[in-house]
Amino acid sequence: MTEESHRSPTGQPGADAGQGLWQACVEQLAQDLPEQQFNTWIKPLTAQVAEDFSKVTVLVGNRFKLDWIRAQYAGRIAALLEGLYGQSVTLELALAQREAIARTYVRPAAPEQSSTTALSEPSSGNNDETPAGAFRNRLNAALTFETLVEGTANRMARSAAMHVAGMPGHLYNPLFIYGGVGLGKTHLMHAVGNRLLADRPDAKVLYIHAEQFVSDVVKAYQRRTFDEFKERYHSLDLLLIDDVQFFANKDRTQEEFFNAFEALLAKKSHIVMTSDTYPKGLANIHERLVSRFDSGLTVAIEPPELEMRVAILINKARAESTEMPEEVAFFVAKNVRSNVRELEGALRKILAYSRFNQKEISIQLAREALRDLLSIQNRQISVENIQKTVADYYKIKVADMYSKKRPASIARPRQIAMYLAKELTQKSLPEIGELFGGRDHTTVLHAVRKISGERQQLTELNQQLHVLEQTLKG
Ligand SMILES: Nc1ncnc2c1ncn2[C@@H]1O[C@H](COP(=O)(O)OP(=O)(O)OP(=O)(O)O)[C@@H](O)[C@H]1O
Repeated sequence: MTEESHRSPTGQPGADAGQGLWQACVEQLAQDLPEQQFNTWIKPLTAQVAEDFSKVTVLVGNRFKLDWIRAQYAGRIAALLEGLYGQSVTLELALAQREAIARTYVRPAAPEQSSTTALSEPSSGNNDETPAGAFRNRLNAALTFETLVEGTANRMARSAAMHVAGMPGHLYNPLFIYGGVGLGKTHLMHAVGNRLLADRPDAKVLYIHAEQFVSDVVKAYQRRTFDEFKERYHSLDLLLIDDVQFFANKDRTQEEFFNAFEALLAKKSHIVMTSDTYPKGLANIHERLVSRFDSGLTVAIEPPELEMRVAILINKARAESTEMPEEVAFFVAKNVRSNVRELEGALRKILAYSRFNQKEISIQLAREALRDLLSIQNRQISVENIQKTVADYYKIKVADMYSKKRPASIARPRQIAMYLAKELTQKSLPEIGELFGGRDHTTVLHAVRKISGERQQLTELNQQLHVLEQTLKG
């Protein structure tokens, strides 16, 4: 295919390690990107890795995809490869056709002009474009009670959820689970749905994120299909609805949800909800809905304690067919404290690093694999420092970080600073809100979600954030 497709003479580092590097990169992208994006754009890719790892040639199915990947993902892929390899890697994109024409260097130079070949649509095998009907219950079969580690932090929530799964429509209806990001709320919900379906395969179960519900309401409104909408939601046996704080300020949605809620409870169907705060802490949601939310059982999930973090790491490594020595799990658990999603990220880095370097997992290896993360903690980046750096970068006044001014030229850098404060410090959402002129934690959460979502789409923003992060980490 290309002239760089070397064979390793004596296996140093060799084709397998080269593919290991690419695999590690793909695995990281699988975690970082929304599933649909990953399946559509990244999964079909293959790569050739030069023997000395200096160059990775990613092969793409057609011209359209090549342009898209170059624009949307190439910078990120290159950065990941460099992060994993620890040295500069040149990334090339090439068509996966015999001629391998139109190679495009994306690093270090700016993207070249694409060739003049006519654009073609991506091949039709994009699963993500399958009609919504194909994902009827939207449950992830991997998220079960069996894969959820129990600890003090989630014991109450877990046992209430198991109770609901075993006897829906009885006690604890609705079940309202709240807690910070990445603590296993979504996992628990899916576990309820999966357990119920295992016992009663004919049960009508739906998992839905609150934002999707909002968009279903909007669609029903535009297309005047409220009958179908009602038929769909009011006929469920179990409704699992995630992150209901997203209903804030959406009056029409709240009304429809209220109707669905009443209909479901009347026919003894069960409702499980999650949120980032307890019902009375929800902002801009109608009182009658808030009191309904609180009318069953409300339970919190807390950040996992040390022993639980150790158990989670060991279990997750085992699920990847790897034994993580307890002392290493302890080292990681001591250093990664905030939530389970971050623990998973740390574990992934360690596994990738160990595979790629073909070394046993040890504390030393974990320290190397997590060097960025550990240095962040050691340097103790402060919110004030972030505000100052971001204000300088976007040429606004530091005082605008606390002000109530709303023009986009100010509001956006402020959101970026909030996002970085969440990412780079151990501060909670309310604490960050307080440091940004006494803003509500939901404002901070909104900013964090917005910027992290946009970061995956907008190359320019991603680069700016990268620069800011590097500056702050020193
Ligand atoms: N107790 C646990 N045992 C095993 N895995 C867990 C546990 N808690 C969380 N996880 C895993 O951590 C990741 C994050 O959990 P989840 O998505 O459920 O968090 P969340 O509380 O819904 O967060 P968010 O509010 O950000 O959506 C998932 O991959 C989940 O499987």
